[in-house]
Amino acid sequence: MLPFTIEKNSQFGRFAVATHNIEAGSFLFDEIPFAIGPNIRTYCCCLECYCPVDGTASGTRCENCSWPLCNECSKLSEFSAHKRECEIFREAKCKFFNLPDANATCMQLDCITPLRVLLEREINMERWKNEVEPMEDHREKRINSNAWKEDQQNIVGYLLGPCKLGQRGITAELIHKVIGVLEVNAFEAKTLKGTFVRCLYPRLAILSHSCTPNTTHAIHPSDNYSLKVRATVAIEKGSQLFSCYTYTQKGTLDRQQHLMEGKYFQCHCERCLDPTELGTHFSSMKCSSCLFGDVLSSNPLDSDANWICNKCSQENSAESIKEMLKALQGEIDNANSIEFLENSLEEYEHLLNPNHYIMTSMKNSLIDAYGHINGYMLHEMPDILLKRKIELCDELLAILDVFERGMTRARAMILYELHTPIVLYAKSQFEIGNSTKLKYLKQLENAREILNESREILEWEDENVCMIIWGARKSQENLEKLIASLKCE
Ligand SMILES: C[S@@+](CC[C@H](N)C(=O)[O-])C[C@H]1O[C@@H](n2cnc3c(N)ncnc32)[C@H](O)[C@@H]1O
Repeated sequence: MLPFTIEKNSQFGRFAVATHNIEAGSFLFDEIPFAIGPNIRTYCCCLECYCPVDGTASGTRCENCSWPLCNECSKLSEFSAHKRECEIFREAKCKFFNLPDANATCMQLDCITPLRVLLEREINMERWKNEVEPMEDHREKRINSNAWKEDQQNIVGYLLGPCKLGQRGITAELIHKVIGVLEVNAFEAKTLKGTFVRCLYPRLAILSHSCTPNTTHAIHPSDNYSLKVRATVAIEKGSQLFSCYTYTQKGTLDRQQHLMEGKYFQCHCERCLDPTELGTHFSSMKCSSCLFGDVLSSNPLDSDANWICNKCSQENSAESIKEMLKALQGEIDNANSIEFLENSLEEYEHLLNPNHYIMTSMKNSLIDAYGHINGYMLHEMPDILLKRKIELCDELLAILDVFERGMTRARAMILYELHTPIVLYAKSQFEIGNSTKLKYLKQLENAREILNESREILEWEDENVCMIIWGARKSQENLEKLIASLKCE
């Protein structure tokens, strides 16, 4: 039985409410996708496995219908993902038009995922009626947009014209409904080849959005893209279940823009309404007038609202703030070394709050770099750099504890990055006589706890995609051995 009931109101449309108290980490439900297919405005990809393929005349094609397949998939005796559309294209003699150059966006593939939804509807009418038809498509907001006109020409016109879907009772209105449902509800998934597709999970899509969600989901491409949803924190009976449709590690202005452009609504969650983003100061700038105040938006839901210093009340126009952020972001987009990132962090301290999302993304890049690039591999790092990596992880975790609370993938990744420098630093300090055996053991046990927490969360992922699970398992084995041998000495 599902752990939620579906309710409806004018703010959220349909939404999910917990039927009982739910513990952090509890499994909530699983689901198989109604349809999977290429993203919109994508590169040319294989219609069976989604790896990139050459869209020009020299690329491999399906010998039945001429649409793109990779070398490997073109030799299959039977298709899975590509099977039904292949029949449609072959019967209607709809050929794929080769792209002029290999890097061109392949607009022809925009019709594939809607077509797969329409074909699944024909053989699974009950699921369509119960689960997909009630989904939000924001027709009234999309109908006057340029995207609607492009879709009309590129997808609706193509499916009803050359593909002759009208003969199957499919109408323009139905195709636009499917395009809207996909746009508003589909989730992105990583394939076994490391590329991205969009999947329609009608049950997951009932959950409303929050910028501090209380659930997480893991998609398993090696198990036909099955999905598992879990609670990341304890959820009380009667509370709403939330997923996140955007990136929690973006600032409010960017999140709002992403949600409005992609999902057609303004988020009014506690975090979005609070200019300090729940006390983190994730979007706060430093005041150039008094030099010590934080400059905050006077209305985070209005991207044109002035920004005001919380100490000296100096006002800044939204435009000047946006320009400055764009310039700083542009500088760090070109960051190519640890030295550059460390220097930029120091330089920007006068302009941005240390927790600002630009600062945080630089810290994230440093965590990724320390221990993983030449000259900075963990075994080469002196104690001072091991300590630096520990400090960066701690700072990031403090932010994630607000935005990605509890058992979340983002926390698991940082916890994983944190455990090794703790072990190496403790070992080094013990070996040079700066620490006792008891203290060393305690530090190792702390690292073990951190790693266990990380591994427990990572085990929810598909181990064929999330390779870090293997590293976490191996590390745990090694750490257990080290602790046991130390206890025996
Ligand atoms: C994936 S659907 C969620 C299910 C949808 N409410 C329904 O009835 O089918 C996304 C849409 O739900 C609404 N929605 C989801 N989260 C919301 C939120 N936090 N605030 C306002 N509307 C929200 C928006 O209309 C959004 O485009």
